[in-house]
Amino acid sequence: MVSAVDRPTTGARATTPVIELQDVGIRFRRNKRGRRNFKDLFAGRNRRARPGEFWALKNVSFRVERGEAIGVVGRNGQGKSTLLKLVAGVVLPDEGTVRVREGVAPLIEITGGFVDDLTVRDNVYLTAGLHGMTKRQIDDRFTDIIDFAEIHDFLDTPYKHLSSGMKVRIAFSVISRLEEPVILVDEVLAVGDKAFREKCYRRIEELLAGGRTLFFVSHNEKDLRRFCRRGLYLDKGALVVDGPISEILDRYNADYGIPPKH
Ligand SMILES: Nc1ncnc2c1ncn2[C@@H]1O[C@H](COP(=O)(O)OP(=O)(O)OP(=O)(O)O)[C@@H](O)[C@H]1O
Repeated sequence: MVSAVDRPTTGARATTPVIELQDVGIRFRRNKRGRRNFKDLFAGRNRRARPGEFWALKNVSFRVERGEAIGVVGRNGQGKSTLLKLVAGVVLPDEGTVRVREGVAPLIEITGGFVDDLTVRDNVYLTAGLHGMTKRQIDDRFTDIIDFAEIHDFLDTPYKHLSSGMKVRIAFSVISRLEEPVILVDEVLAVGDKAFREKCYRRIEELLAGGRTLFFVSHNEKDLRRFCRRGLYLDKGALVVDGPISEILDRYNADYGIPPKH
């Protein structure tokens, strides 16, 4: 999935996009556990829909250049997290193509991909190791990671025994210390307390200043405007508008904003 970014010498597009989705569709089943059975894997893309199936995303196409910060906007259940999971490679599309040309650091679920029964310490080594860091590199950053998360007393506690806020602290701390050029942040930060959230937001600003690419899902307008210049507005599984974040928020508010009091 990871390869060098080509640099064309001429033309309107200065770079090959870091992320490129073309006509992407993904369907889920409402009434069953799991998405597909083994037979479905060989049934091809044109198999008929089963009862209860619906398209969580359909005909979604966009390109993202390196260093862009993109806010993903939409009501609950409109496919925002699913979009991030597609970019992270955690789920595969049923239609279309997802190309991600650089490594991805995802903070898309409260667990951050951490293993419940492992201690905080072991989870830090496991997650950072899976993202290509050597033991030596992790040793060097370990104190920083724990200092940022402020969970010194819980290094040998199984991850499952941390509070929700503490889980997010350590997950963000690790994810934001990875070298991956693309960062995905779902709404999980909302669980952190105010002071910690602000610390995370400053860290995100530093990462953006360093040229990282960001996908940021939030229901908070102020936060979206703070980080993102571009927005994607998802509604009923479709990408309704792709444009400057202020236009996206205006359109979203016009469609679903709180009506004025009479
Ligand atoms: N693994 C799955 N199996 C079945 N349905 C799923 C699965 N994952 C997501 N869905 C459904 O897909 C739709 C989109 O979900 P998604 O989590 O992407 O929405 P969202 O926009 O992130 O919502 P929210 O703002 O509430 O977090 C929802 O109807 C959800 O119930």
